[in-house]
Amino acid sequence: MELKFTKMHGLGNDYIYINCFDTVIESPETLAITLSDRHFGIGGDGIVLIMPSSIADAKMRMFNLDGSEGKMCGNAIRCVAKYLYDNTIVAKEELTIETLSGVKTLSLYIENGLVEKVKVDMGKAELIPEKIPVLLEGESIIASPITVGTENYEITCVSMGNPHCVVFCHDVDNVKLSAIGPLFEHNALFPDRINTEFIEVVERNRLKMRVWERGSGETLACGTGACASAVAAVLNGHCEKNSDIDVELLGGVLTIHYTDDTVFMTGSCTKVFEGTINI
Ligand SMILES: N[C@H](CCC[C@H](N)C(=O)O)C(=O)O
Repeated sequence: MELKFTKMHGLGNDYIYINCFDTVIESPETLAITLSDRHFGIGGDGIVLIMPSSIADAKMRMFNLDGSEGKMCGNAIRCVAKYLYDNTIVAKEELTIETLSGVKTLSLYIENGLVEKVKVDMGKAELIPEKIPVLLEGESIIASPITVGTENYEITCVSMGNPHCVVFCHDVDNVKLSAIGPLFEHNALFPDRINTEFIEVVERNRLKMRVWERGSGETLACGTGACASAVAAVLNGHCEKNSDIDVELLGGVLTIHYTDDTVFMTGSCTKVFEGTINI
């Protein structure tokens, strides 16, 4: 079977996008593993299915490179909006996309008829206190102590529809992520596994972040992770609520705006190439 695909990325967090308005993918889990392989496949952090929806302009399902399904993906949803608008499937500058974490609303920034940047209403952030005793002191959360491997860390766990463990550190460039990332991902505290973000506070309202993603390993960017990190930074007193927080990732910068009602994420979305592959 010849399969058409579009390769896109959000700040280097790259996925293989498949238009499923007229195509049914029988086993997306297996396909994600096959197509994501950077030597024997197309190469990517996973795949994204763009599907019709009865409650939104379209539906997104995303699968990590290990075949596990993510309930939300911030970088991918911006690219899905780009795909829908640029291919005149949805001719609107504000559209909705159904995900496993609810329907999200997106505002498109268009240049020369193509979507260059998208602002996403990511919905409310939720603390994951049932896993980690969250210590409250006045208005701020004191990150909770945890030992992983042989090291002690202070973590704040936040859900953006998918789970994140935010770890504050002083020198994020030198975190041995390939060694410590899997110890967090597969930690007994997180039976569904977890996405782990290591955050360095550069200045008030500017963070530097690296991420070990559940199901994909280290990626160049993580949209939901950047949101979770900004929320954790506000709760721990490092950043201001109701103002722009720039999160510097390996692949570029995402701007997060955390309010009492929701979290907004703004960032670019890029099409690399289209192709067909026999599966
Ligand atoms: N690995 C994540 C899904 C992808 C999230 C990330 N790529 C983003 O941009 O939000 C999970 O299993 O929850």
